Amino acid sequence: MILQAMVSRTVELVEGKWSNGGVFDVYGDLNELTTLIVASSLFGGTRTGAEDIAKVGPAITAAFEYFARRATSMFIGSVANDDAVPEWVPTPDNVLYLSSVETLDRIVYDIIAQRRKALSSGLQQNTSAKDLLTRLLESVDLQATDEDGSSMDDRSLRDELMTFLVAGQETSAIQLTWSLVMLALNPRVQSAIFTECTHVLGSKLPTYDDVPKLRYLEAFIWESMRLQPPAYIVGRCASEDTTLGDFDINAGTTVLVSPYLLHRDPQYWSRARKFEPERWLPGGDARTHMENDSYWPFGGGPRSCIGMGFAMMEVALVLAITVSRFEIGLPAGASVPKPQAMITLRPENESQFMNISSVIIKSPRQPLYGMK
Ligand code: HEM
Repeated sequence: MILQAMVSRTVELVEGKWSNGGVFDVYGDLNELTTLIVASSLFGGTRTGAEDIAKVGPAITAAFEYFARRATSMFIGSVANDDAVPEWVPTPDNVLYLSSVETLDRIVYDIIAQRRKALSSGLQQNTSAKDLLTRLLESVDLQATDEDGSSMDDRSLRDELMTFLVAGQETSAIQLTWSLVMLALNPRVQSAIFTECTHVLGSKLPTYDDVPKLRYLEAFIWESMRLQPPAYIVGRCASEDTTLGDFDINAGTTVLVSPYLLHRDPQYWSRARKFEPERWLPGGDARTHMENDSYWPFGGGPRSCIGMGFAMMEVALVLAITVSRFEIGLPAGASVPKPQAMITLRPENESQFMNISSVIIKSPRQPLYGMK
């Protein structure tokens, strides 16, 4: 069900809005796409209105921007700082943030209510089509209880779903956007991926079994994530007093690790600033970095990204379909897109002069899949 959602939603975008080529705000479009995909796997069995889904991406973006502003503002202080202006004070920022959370809450609570009703009236999803919400509800009904013996309430369900929604939507959209930028900046690489996709897929849509055969595409994704990791900072809180190199760290201190800096450090990486997907191919030296912790796009240790497999599959499928269909370039006169460090590392805001989210999807290469 998840793979089917990834493919069919991508085809809708590629053969719909993008079909005739042009300049697009790809960051916006990919945000919508990844929202649809992650929503399908979380609660795809519920009839979620298109209007509601369209509100999810912007609400998440607004909430992330809010946290980034709070975390970086000298005046307000850090989110964890006791001096921070409390959320209930009706500053414009707080009002926008609270209304975004309210939007997300309304959508998620509605879906939980609908699903509880459907399950209690005997409507079941077949096993292969079960989304995460059904699995959570069924595990609750069958055996799962909290340590104190109580079953999972709507608030806990909402928290689980919201974590996946927020963690899985924007990161993937950003990764896809940077991938398109990297393709635009590296025509030789783009052409190699196109050739590989043509060879492996012919004119059919990619399946689960095709993805491992797209070796160069995978190498390209790892390399894009090396130079532009969507999660450019990962935090850890010291549970006890410890030392780190020359530093004493007290219990309760938050330590920030930056995959962005780590991935560009010449101490660990040869030709650190060069974009070279080939380093990830057999014979290249990059894969050792996954073992020695100098490559952290999905974090590390027991709290590393639980959605890594999902994300790698999603990014590979979306790119395979897109590259098979279009040639990607920057709009005429556009300068090289710059990263904007918010909670995630996304392309600069589209309201700024250079809309770096726009990538020309030009000269459709071939109508695929019998859709056009
Ligand atoms: C390219 C896309 C993605 C990137 C770059 C990414 C990156 C990350 C990173 C760096 C972390 C923190 C890990 C740590 O602290 O060590 C994380 C956590 C998490 N991610 Fe992802 N992620 C992506 C996609 C997804 C997707 C698609 C999902 C779900 C469908 C997801 C679900 C989660 C969850 C639930 C956590 C929290 C895990 C925990 O705290 O135990 N992520 N992700």
